[in-house]
Amino acid sequence: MTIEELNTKYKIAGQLEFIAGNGGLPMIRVNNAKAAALISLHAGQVLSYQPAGEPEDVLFLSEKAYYQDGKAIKGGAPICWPWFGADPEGKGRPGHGFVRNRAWNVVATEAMNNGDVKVTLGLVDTPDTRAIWPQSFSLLQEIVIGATLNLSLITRNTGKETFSITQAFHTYFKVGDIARTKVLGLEGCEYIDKAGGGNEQKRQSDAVTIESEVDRIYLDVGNTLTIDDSALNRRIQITSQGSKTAVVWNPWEKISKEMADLEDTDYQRLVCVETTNAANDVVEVAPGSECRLIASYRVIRN
Ligand SMILES: O=P(O)(O)OC[C@H]1O[C@@H](O)[C@H](O)[C@@H](O)[C@@H]1O
Repeated sequence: MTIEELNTKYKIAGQLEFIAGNGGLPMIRVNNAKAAALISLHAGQVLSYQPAGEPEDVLFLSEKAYYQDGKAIKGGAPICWPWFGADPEGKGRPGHGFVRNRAWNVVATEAMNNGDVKVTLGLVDTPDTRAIWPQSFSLLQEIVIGATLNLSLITRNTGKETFSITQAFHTYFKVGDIARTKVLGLEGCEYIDKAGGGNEQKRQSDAVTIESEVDRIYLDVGNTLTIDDSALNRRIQITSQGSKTAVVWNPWEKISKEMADLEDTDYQRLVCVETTNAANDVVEVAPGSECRLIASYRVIRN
């Protein structure tokens, strides 16, 4: 559909409109009394979210991000699905699955009674997806924009056999200064330390601080994590459902320099705290059934 057709069908006057965004990609701009947000239909990805009255975006979005069919957008809240990380079957298929680099469909937009705006995006299997992953599915993402950002990823198995998935909201949060940032709520958890290509299991004794590359899958996590950002005088509270693992990732200096879609110093301004089903947290979806992964983000002023 063209931008004009999308606006004719789904625009909400004074609150939500479709625009041609970076790279000419269709995007949804939400701006109402509660919050502003930007959502790309390519990758089905929230790129920006700023509650009303907040001076800064909650999300980090790279100035050097790609906006191209077939490529992922570096920043915001990418969706990793139907696998998190490397191809689980080692067949050389793309890392983090295949839905973060293709166009999603608009299913519905809605102005809710409480003043929030809800956007539902979707994807179903096609010959192209079945050539990568031979399953029949319907994937929906419900994005509710208000004083809190709520993301729900709903996987339905529309085929005849059970399939297994891992998945993530691979969300990039903006921080004022990584040296003054802590991630709270993981104290006492075991984690798989993937930094530098490792795979060792360790235990988190204290709050997570970041002073070098961090790439960890935390196991058996609770449902509330907090990013404490003393440079921006705020905390971001992350609540989740349907997830027993969480990933904390910061590329640090060397990897930032190696990634063409990050500025060399971007590691100082971002932290990924990802709501996941990763590692041993594999979800089985039986024919005709569905699973939900939910993450909510809220800013608390210090
Ligand atoms: O650059 P990408 O493909 O978005 O991945 C970024 C990072 O994503 C994290 O989730 C992974 O744990 C890291 O290993 C990975 O490097």
